[in-house]
Amino acid sequence: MSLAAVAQITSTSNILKNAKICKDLIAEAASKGAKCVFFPEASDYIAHNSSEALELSRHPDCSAFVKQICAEAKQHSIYVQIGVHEPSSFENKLLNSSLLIVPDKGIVQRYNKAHLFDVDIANGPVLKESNSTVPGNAILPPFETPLGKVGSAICFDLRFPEHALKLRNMGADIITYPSAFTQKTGAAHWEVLLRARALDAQSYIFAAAQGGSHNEKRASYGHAMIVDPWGTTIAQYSDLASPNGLIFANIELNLVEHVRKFIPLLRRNDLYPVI
Ligand SMILES: O=C(O)CNC(=O)[C@H](CS)NC(=O)CCC(=O)C(=O)O
Repeated sequence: MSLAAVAQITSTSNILKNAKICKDLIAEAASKGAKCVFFPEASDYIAHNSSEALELSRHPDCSAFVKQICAEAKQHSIYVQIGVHEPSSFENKLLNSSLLIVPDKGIVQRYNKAHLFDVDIANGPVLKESNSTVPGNAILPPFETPLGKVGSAICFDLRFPEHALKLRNMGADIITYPSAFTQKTGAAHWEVLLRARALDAQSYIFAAAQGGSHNEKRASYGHAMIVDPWGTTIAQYSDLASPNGLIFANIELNLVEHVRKFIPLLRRNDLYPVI
């Protein structure tokens, strides 16, 4: 049994302030005995517009933000997963990435968001992530951590059960959805999607979240969550808490094994494709 910490933060376009918030939470997670701490999508910054987002992006190998996070992870001997923007090989386009940082090794995995959020909702948000971002082209093998094998997805990937099933089939015990959900879609869909993915994949789900107001034009739903493989929400960030903080849960890999044994989900691949 090991302790996991999942963060909720309110990133702005001030990278240094965002780094300070994350570093303080890394220190707090470690001091409370967590083995790994998980941060949301776009922890490095949430920009006012896509040109500012492009301007602020740095390759992880030369990002002051990432350097500080790696140093803090090392100092406190704690694994860190964190969402950042990185430049892509396409002109004027970013990658939306989730980095896995191991205390003594630095960045060991960089997952790039595969499904981009292009929506136009009546009386709701209009967001075209593909204006500024290119999609990633790979689902990466789950990475061994002190909590179990962690499979990476990001935010809007949550709406694609195939992605979660693929990660489970690749060996994931835990699937992570670092997110910045909109308030409208979050209120309607966030918890039910996370619990559904836990049940589909019979895995723990960690959903670190951006919450609150980033700037005058943009706010996120928050409600960072940890769901167990039985579909129970075992931790959820409270709206009443401060803008930046942590939720914790003890992770028991036995539960993953038991749920998969109690309810075997044997596929009918004569009726639909293997994922
Ligand atoms: O813009 C950045 O810098 C970081 N990226 C995001 O916040 C992304 C793209 S706009 N947000 C989502 O995917 C929300 C998904 C969502 O809300 C849903 O599926 O309902």
